[in-house]
Amino acid sequence: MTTSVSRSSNAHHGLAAHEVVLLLQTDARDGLSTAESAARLARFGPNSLPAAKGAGLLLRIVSQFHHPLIYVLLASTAITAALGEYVDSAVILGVVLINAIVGFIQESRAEAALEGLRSMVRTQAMVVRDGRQRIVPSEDLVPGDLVLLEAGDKVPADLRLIRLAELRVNESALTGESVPVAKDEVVLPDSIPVADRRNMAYSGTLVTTGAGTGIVVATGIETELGQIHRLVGAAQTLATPLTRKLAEFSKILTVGILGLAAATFAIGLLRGYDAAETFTAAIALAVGAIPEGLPAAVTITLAIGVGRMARRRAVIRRLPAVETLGGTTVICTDKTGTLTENQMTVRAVWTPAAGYEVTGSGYAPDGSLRTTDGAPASLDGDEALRWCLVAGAACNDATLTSDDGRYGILGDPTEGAMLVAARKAGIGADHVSQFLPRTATIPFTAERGWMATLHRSTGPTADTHVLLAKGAVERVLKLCGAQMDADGTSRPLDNHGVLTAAEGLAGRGLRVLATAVRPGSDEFDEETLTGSMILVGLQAMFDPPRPAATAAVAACHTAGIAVKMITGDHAATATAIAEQTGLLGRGAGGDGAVLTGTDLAALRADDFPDAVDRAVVFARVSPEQKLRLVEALQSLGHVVAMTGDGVNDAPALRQAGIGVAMGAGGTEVAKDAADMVLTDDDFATIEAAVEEGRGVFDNLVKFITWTLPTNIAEGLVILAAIVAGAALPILPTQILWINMTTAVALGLMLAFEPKEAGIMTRPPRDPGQPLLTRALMLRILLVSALLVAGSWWLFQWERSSGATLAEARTAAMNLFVVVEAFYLFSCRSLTHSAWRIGLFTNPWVTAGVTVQAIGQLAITYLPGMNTLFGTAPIGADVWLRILAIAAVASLVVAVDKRLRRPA
Ligand SMILES: Nc1ncnc2c1ncn2[C@@H]1O[C@H](COP(=O)(O)OP(=O)(O)OP(=O)(O)O)[C@@H](O)[C@H]1O
Repeated sequence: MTTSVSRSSNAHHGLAAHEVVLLLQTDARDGLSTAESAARLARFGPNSLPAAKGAGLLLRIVSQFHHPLIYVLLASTAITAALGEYVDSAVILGVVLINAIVGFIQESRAEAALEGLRSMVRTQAMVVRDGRQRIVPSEDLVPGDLVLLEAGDKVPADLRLIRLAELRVNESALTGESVPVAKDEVVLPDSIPVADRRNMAYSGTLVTTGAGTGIVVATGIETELGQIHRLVGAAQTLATPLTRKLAEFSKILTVGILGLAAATFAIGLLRGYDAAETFTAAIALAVGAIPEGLPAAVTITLAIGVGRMARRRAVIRRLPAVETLGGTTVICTDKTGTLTENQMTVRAVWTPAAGYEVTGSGYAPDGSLRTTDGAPASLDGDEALRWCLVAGAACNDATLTSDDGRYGILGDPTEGAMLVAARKAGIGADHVSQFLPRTATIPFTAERGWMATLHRSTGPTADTHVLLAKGAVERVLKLCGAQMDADGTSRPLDNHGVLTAAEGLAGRGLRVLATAVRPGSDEFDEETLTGSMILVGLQAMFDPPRPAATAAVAACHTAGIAVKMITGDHAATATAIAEQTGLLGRGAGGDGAVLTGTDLAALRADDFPDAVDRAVVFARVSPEQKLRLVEALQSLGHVVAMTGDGVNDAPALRQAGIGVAMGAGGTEVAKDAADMVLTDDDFATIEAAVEEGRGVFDNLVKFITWTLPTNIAEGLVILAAIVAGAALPILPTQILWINMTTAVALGLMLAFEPKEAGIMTRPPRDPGQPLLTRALMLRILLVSALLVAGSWWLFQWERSSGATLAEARTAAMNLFVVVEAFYLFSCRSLTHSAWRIGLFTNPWVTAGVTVQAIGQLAITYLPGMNTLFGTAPIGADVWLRILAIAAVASLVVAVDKRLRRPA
């Protein structure tokens, strides 16, 4: 039956909607059947893009050779071969090849890790199949599926739109144009074909407002996005500000070192040395001084950090975020769902006549309404109470679900809570749909602050209309001109009385919503509502703080990170929750100020940043103000992490150093704009990610501090030999051996270093601070000097005690490696001694040192290796001297560390 259905078409926009329905053999109301969708899935394959193959295998291998250092090495291979030094030439070429292979494998693994992470943030789509709405993974969509879109969704496939309401789509993913495109009103079945594709919604674009329904016309690689993907190969960049800075640094370094090598060559020639030998020395200098392992080590350290964060439920979407996270100075967080569970339960109801308490917890409708003196509440005794509960239940899009007696909700928890409260008083959803069928809706938006619905009231005598509204208290009060008494009559609104009652409830940490009704009229537009409604009551709901949030907030404070709450909720509710979670009160930073959106709007531009910096709670804040808050904090030099879940939060998320979106509760638009997605929506996860970020940054600094002394010392030893006119203490091939093997077997192990104990008790890194502090720079120079002096002295000692050139060089080469291995243990902590953190607490380091030791024995004692690398076996006494020098060097480093340790 599906023979005429194809997976792709770029002509559907030119067809009328009913033609598309026919062509794709689907149903514009009931969608496909489950069996048919399964058959099509088997036939067309999943709706996903093939994993990025990047630039193609060959090109990626070739690109490993595209590096100034490799050019130098390749040139050396050619020249040494021309000079007849075939063994040296082969070794250098071998090293180049091994380096390329290692680089290629590492890069592929890092890319695969990032690719894998992306699948953790899966997108879902709302489809109609068998006439029923259901949520399916976007990969399962097939041509012909009927997909429902709403604001915040990412369009999951190419859709021919058949029904829509004010749908606007941001197509910047496809066109680069960031202004949302309005989609035409196209109604089944008599739509007019539209030539300019405004009746299409394309995969990967984002719905910013409105809603719509469309039929899938293309999936996977056949979508417009897929076509682009096919063209450009969707390369995921592994570059971050740090790797870019390092790449630039190593380019400048390479040029500088080449200059120095040329000068060395010139000095040698002027002094009349053998040209071939001098050339070899110049190459040794170049090869030794360039830190070739650095870029790969940085990428790998970052990739390992990404993996660690994912295990703690923070998925990094952009690699630079790993780096930035460690430097976070301010976290701006939502309240609902992040600091709290987003598990709402109505605890109290207030009407103009009386106050009520609601018993029971969670979404189970077990519980009842009681008056303040404990008597059961009677709906007949208070008409306002009845209407308050009816408005809560009917002006509502959530549904209560029950699975084996376990209750849950589908939809917004705030609305779920109101459904449950009504049920506890005997007002069920079926009751509402039977007696008050809904005819129109003005949906809730954060800007509007309320929601209204129009209902037909099917009374015993005649049908009338009832308008119901619910929302933020101040906003609903604006709609009201009167309030309802217990007997159902209305009297003038007591604005002050209602606000005082709301304050009282909010002060208990409850989220308060007002409810209002207007009987008898079917006029339903936003303007005419104002002042025409009757306030019937308030419902106040409790949302328990997350158990881990309080500890996480305290940990942030100890780590010198300010935590600010930004919420759309009432100031009193926000303040109470801030107190319960430790944002406000003892140990908290700032002066504890609470600012509302209105306060922010009234601030002078000059005062804005400082006021924002001092305040801790921002209540009734609009999404636009979130953006201003981020900008203000950044103008003071802060590194800001900001959470958001709505469509309108996207600009703030993009602006923030770290935009954090919610995996479970957030919209696709927010996730798309974010650098990091929390799979559990929990504040504690942000704190964990910051902690990991600090760990990653530390490990990068540790690697750099470890690797640079070797390079500097190798360069200096060669330079000294040429200037002094002495024999080279180490040969270029030996230098290559040291650099390549130690970077992989020793240095990389630092990427696995666990976080240090005090990582969250020190203040955040100053964003302007250079990578290496003065103390670390001095340590690097100190170790370099120790290496130069030690190897020079050892080489001369061996020579003077009768060793051959090869033996003396083997001694010097081994000294470099042994000192590096000892120094590796010191670099495991930048401030504490190796003993203090426990010598063998990182098994990777222990294993790496063992592997390196075997390698050193091989290069020293295996005849084949001796020929290749110009080495020779050495005696036990030489090893003793090597170990003694390494021990002395370690002692000097330990003393330096102790003396410089911050008090
Ligand atoms: N479904 C709804 N219908 C009507 N009004 C609502 C609804 N949900 C929330 N409100 C009202 O709007 C106010 C702001 O809600 P909103 O959902 O924008 O808060 P929020 O910004 O998500 O909270 P937070 O930032 O703490 O997560 C609430 O205090 C409530 O009074």
